[in-house]
Amino acid sequence: MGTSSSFRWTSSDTIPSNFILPEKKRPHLSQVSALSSIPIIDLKNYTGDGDNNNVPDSSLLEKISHACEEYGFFQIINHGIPEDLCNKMMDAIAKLFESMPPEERKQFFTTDHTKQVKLFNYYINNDSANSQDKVQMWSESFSHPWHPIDDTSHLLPGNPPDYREVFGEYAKEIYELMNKLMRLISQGLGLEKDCLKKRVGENPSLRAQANYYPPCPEPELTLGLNVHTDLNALTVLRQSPGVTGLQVIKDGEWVAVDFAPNAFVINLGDQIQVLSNGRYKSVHHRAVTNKEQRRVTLAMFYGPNRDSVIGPVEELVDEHHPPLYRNYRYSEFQDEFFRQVETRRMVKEAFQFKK
Ligand SMILES: O=C(O)CCC(=O)C(=O)O
Ligand SMILES: [Fe+2]
Repeated sequence: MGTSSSFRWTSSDTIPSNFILPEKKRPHLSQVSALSSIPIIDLKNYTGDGDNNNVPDSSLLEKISHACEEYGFFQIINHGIPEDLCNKMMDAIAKLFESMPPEERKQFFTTDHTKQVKLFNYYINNDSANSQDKVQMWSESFSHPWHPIDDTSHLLPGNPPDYREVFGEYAKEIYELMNKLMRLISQGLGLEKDCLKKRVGENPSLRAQANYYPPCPEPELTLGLNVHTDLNALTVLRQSPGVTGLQVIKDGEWVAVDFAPNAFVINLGDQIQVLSNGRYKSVHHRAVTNKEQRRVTLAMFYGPNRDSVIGPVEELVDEHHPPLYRNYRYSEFQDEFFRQVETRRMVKEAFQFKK
């Protein structure tokens, strides 16, 4: 493999063979349910509940709890983060992928997953018995650490300059939002509002992943991102205005996440599923491509650090709800994740007690 991306956005009306998935891994777009999407939750009357003891509106907690149990996903609106800032962030990401100078591209492009800052492509195994071939996903991703206070801008590319500038501001806002969401999710489980945050631990691991999906002439033959669950605790995803592509599994069927103006898509990662002893779900999802418009997304991940010990919260375990998972150090979980990379990942299952 070369040192820079081999991905050439094609202008032809067919896709190169290295992007073509075996039949059973294709998206089968006509089978995606058009009838439902994920819940949209309005945070308009929620003040954040930071330092006081106000309990949020019970109907808000019910909605959050229902979404977390049934979907593992929801969208939020009226979250207080300025739309203008989010649009600037999405524009900077598009520019980053579209006009990164070749020498910078070379500097960041890697196949080494341990790199802190990396531009990379996803691949999945082809599954054909006699082949080691991998199929490339129709996307490119750029991943790096983030922090609400510490300046991480020196790690980021200098082009476009607004990526560094806007990202710092965006990261602060997202951290506040994540704190609110972690409180709501804890309270939704009937726990103290700080419980989940404490369990995820001090010095959480914070990573950002920008995804770029160019228009694709044959969306039925490929995927933007393969089926996966997020291994962290909580993900806050922003998508470029008006372009859909994210799909989640609900009752065994693929459901498309509708575009909602100025909304964030929130999803629970594997660690919340384990901490909640299986009550809240980390749900399989994927990104599909479309013929007309490029799509840009930014996933902000919040998870434990490698030393945090994760396991079902004791208050959620009783004789009717025996612990489903053993306690583990998050480093074990990450190592298992990387062992399973490029396959359909079953990471948390490796920490599950046998029935
Ligand atoms: O781009 C999307 O819609 C999904 C991104 C995602 O699932 C991820 O980065 O983990
Ligand atoms: Fe994801």
